[in-house]
Amino acid sequence: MIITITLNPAIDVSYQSHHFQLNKVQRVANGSKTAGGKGLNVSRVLKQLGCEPLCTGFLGGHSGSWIKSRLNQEGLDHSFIEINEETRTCLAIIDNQYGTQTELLEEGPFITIAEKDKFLSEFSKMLEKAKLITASGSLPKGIPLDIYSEISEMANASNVPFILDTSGKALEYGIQGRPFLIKPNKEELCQYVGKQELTMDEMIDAAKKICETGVQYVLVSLGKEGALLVGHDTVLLAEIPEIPVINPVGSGDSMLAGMAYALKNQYDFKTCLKWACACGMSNAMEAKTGEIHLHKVQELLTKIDVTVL
Ligand SMILES: Nc1ncnc2c1ncn2[C@@H]1O[C@H](COP(=O)(O)OP(=O)(O)O)[C@@H](O)[C@H]1O
Ligand SMILES: O=P(O)(O)OC[C@H]1O[C@](O)(COP(=O)(O)O)[C@@H](O)[C@@H]1O
Repeated sequence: MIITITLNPAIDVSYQSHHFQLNKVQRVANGSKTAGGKGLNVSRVLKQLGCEPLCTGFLGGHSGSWIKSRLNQEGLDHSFIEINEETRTCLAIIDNQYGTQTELLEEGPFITIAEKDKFLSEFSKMLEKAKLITASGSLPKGIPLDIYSEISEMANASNVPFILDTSGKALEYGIQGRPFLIKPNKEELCQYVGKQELTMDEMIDAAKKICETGVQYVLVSLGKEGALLVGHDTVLLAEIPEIPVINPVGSGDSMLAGMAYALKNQYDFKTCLKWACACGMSNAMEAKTGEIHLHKVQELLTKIDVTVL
């Protein structure tokens, strides 16, 4: 079973706006509302790929109940720790005319030490059934910065591959627990190395340095430019065709789901990278966050070129 961890879930609200302008009143069609936060997008896409993930993390208040009822409707298995405070809402405004994507991500609720300890204790029980674990997203308040490192060490001790998609300090600390794979996008990798920009060679160097610390693979997602997969003795570049983009929010999560699915099926790394890109692309072609279509993924797989660098 794949376990997906979302420590900071969110109700994701996404609006399509034309000529989005600051400081103006704008009327829009009703937004699409999904059970989100990166890990829940990963879970939804895994389900669309035919997997039965178990979703865990923290949920609270009315938003938490709404998310649970959505997960039930979608047939997603879940086991969340109930918290005192309210689960957050995140907002995305997509303007396909201007080609902009504006996101307002709430920081999320406060998690008490008792709630955190309960999560770790439940997680250690779930670990016994896990074949692969993904953890995605920011940390809610009160959670120690090294929690992903602790989770990774627990997974490593049980020989279960751990995949991490986070940013900033949570990534910096998380890497110390030696996850099997991390998925920064280019901006997150730049932030990690403290640079404004990175060339392709510099990205490969940065990823290799991360691998020297004990991480086995670094998957760098590059939006419409495709992706890089770097390991100790592997550098693969995926080049992708142009596609009609509707809503790219959640493409990173869909990519992670594609990678987890392909790894679980023990595909070779070139094929894994293709599945990861195809799922990210398929999501970008839909209005809903964290939605793919298998027939489109299969068609996209034939159009992605992977080269060994
Ligand atoms: N505009 C786009 N055109 C084509 N593919 C895209 C686009 N945006 C995302 N993707 C696909 O989704 C993957 C992840 O997207 P990316 O934007 O890099 O991640 P994140 O959402 O984490 O920033 C990319 O590697 C690519 O395969
Ligand atoms: O946990 P974070 O880092 O605050 O991010 C949460 C947001 O990220 C998203 O999952 C989108 O992420 P990606 O576009 O990187 O896949 C939103 O759905 C969500 O609201």
